Amino acid sequence: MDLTVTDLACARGGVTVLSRVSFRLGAGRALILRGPNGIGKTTLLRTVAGLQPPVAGMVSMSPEAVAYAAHADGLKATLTVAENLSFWAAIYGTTDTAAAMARMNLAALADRQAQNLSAGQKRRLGLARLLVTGRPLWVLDEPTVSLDAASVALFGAAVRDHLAAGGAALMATHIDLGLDEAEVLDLSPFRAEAPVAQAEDDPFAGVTA
Ligand SMILES: Nc1ncnc2c1ncn2[C@@H]1O[C@H](COP(=O)(O)OP(=O)(O)OP(=O)(O)O)[C@@H](O)[C@H]1O
Repeated sequence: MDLTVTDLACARGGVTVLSRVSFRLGAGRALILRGPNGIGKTTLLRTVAGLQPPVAGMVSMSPEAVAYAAHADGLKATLTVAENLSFWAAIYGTTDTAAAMARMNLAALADRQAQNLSAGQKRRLGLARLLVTGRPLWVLDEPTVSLDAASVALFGAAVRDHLAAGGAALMATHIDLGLDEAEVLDLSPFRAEAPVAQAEDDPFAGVTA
């Protein structure tokens, strides 16, 4: 497990928001992205996860090695908690859904349909999905939204176990997960320059006196 990001530029809605981002993330390590709202944390995470191509630069790991948890939990509303986990486990070719359920304190809710879970319970189920992926790099976008303090601690412990098992985590979070292994990368210096007007938008482009 070794993620190397080199001179990465990434865009949202056709506008480059970050450029020349480089970092390395090895086994057992976590990296927390920081920066003001709108700087491009989600955009960078999506690019590392392979959900959108980079504008420039390189991401060393294949998307096949990444488990991505976005703002949306991606639950199947009419499937139960246990069925949701079995569904994902089948997709990722793993089997241990019981351990994932226990880890995120979902065992008592195993037979409840996802649509009938509270917001925090849905979040716990969305995060339990990470545990059945068997993938080494967790890419997490504000994973603690809707979680109470006890659930934040539960998830922090799950991330620590993942790191201890040789995994790694790249995340945007404003909440302290209590990870001693975590480093912080402030994205502010990597804000892309304001986009240059395209020639077709400029009536005087190419006009010389
Ligand atoms: N679909 C879109 N089309 C155009 N611009 C977008 C789109 N989605 C996001 N943006 C813009 O891209 C920029 C980066 O957004 P992004 O969501 O990556 O920031 P962020 O750092 O994760 O923000 P936050 O901390 O608020 O979650 C923002 O200025 C945002 O307004």
